[in-house]
Amino acid sequence: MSSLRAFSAPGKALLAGGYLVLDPQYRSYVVALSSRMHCVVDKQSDNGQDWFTVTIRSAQFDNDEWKYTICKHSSYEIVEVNGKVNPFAKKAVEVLVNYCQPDPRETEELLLEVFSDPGYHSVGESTLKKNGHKQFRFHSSTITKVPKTGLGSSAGLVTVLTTSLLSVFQPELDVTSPRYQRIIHNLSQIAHCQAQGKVGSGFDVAAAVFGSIIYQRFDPKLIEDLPAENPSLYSAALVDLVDSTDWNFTHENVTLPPGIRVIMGDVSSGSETTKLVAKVKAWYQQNYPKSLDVYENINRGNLAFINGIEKLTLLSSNSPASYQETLDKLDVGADLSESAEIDQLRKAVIQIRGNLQLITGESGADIEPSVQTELLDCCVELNGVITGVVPGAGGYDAIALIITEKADISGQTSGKKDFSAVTWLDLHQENTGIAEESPSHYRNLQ
Ligand SMILES: Nc1ncnc2c1ncn2[C@@H]1O[C@H](COP(=O)(O)OP(=O)(O)OP(=O)(O)O)[C@@H](O)[C@H]1O
Ligand SMILES: C[C@@](O)(CCOP(=O)(O)O)CC(=O)O
Repeated sequence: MSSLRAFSAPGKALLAGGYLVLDPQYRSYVVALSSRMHCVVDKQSDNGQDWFTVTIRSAQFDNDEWKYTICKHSSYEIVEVNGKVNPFAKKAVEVLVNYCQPDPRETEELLLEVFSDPGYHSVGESTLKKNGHKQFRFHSSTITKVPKTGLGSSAGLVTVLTTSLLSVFQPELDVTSPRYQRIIHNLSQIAHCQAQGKVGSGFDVAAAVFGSIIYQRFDPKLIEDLPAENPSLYSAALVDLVDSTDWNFTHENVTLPPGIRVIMGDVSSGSETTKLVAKVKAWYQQNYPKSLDVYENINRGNLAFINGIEKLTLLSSNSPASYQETLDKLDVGADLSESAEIDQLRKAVIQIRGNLQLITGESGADIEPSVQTELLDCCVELNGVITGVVPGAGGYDAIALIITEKADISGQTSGKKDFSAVTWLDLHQENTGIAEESPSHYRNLQ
């Protein structure tokens, strides 16, 4: 017997709040993107044994596959049968199984097929396969060898695997229900945090579940305090943390003002967030309290950025004509120093970038390396561009520009030396977080 369901979750760009968001006191602004991670889950027949298997297949990456056997003695044991490593996949399975506590003798074999939209990875030599509904790029290398663009593939992966597995053990699951969103969020955060070595703020997982948000993190101790080394207590503590604990974090839905969109430019490199975070943390400790001043300066810039976006949205509804005039001026590259909102946004980003450049120089963490500074400085001169940042941890991940709907960035940059390193990704901001999909939309990709 076969029973299919499918889910997808968006990628993200952290437009304001990088590094500071690791501390619960600071607010950040995250946009969810149209590039999404997908999973189709299929239940196959029960094998009649006292264990069951969860197979996670990622055909786009040289037919990658991870096959976990799950058995239960005093606690759950999860083993990858071929010794293949994918910490995010394994933790998603481990956390979910400990939460749902299935009886392995009564659980069917599960197959989870993962698909990731083209934006997550550099195009390279990949082949595009499509059907009438979806299109995905197929690469000839394993997932860890394909350069990523930094859209949060691991957070999307954990979120769709968690949702898909939860739908097997709780078939009534409805991803539009706030209760289920909270459960999916909490489970995915725990799995992602454990797999990532407890480094991240969780903004990427929160965006994968809730969509575009102003995010302030939960107290990291919530996850750190789980009795991971004590299997007999782990499942109960996990259930309590997921179902009955107030995580006390902010995920306030936001949307960009009308007529404004985000575009991202891949520089075919990618960055290792964990290494950057380690360097910035070391710099922060060594330079305290001057580092606190730098953070406070960045935070003022972040808050001015968030407020500037809100003001533009207000202007669009209170004075549509003058708002349209502002967009029109942006499109022709006219002087906008008279526009208080655009001026505020641009100054906020200059303040943020200046301080991130300072940390880059002092910490050795390539947050805004000089090639990215040069690229961004060229980008902000283009018609239709409001401003641009290295999102998130920065480095060589894709850059993000905030532009007008009409701006023709490809046209203005094509064939120009200053932009030769950048490939504009085919994506846009989209507010939707976790969503249910139709399993048939993933069949017959050619
Ligand atoms: N399509 C996929 N199939 C299987 N595993 C995936 C897939 N996409 C991502 N992963 C897992 O996530 C890992 C990449 O996670 P990582 O946190 O380094 O990157 P990211 O989340 O895309 O980027 P960033 O953290 O910069 O936003 C991969 O090595 C793999 O373990
Ligand atoms: C540096 C940090 O604040 C942002 C990381 O962003 P990204 O995953 O590289 O897009 C870390 C985090 O918040 O998880």
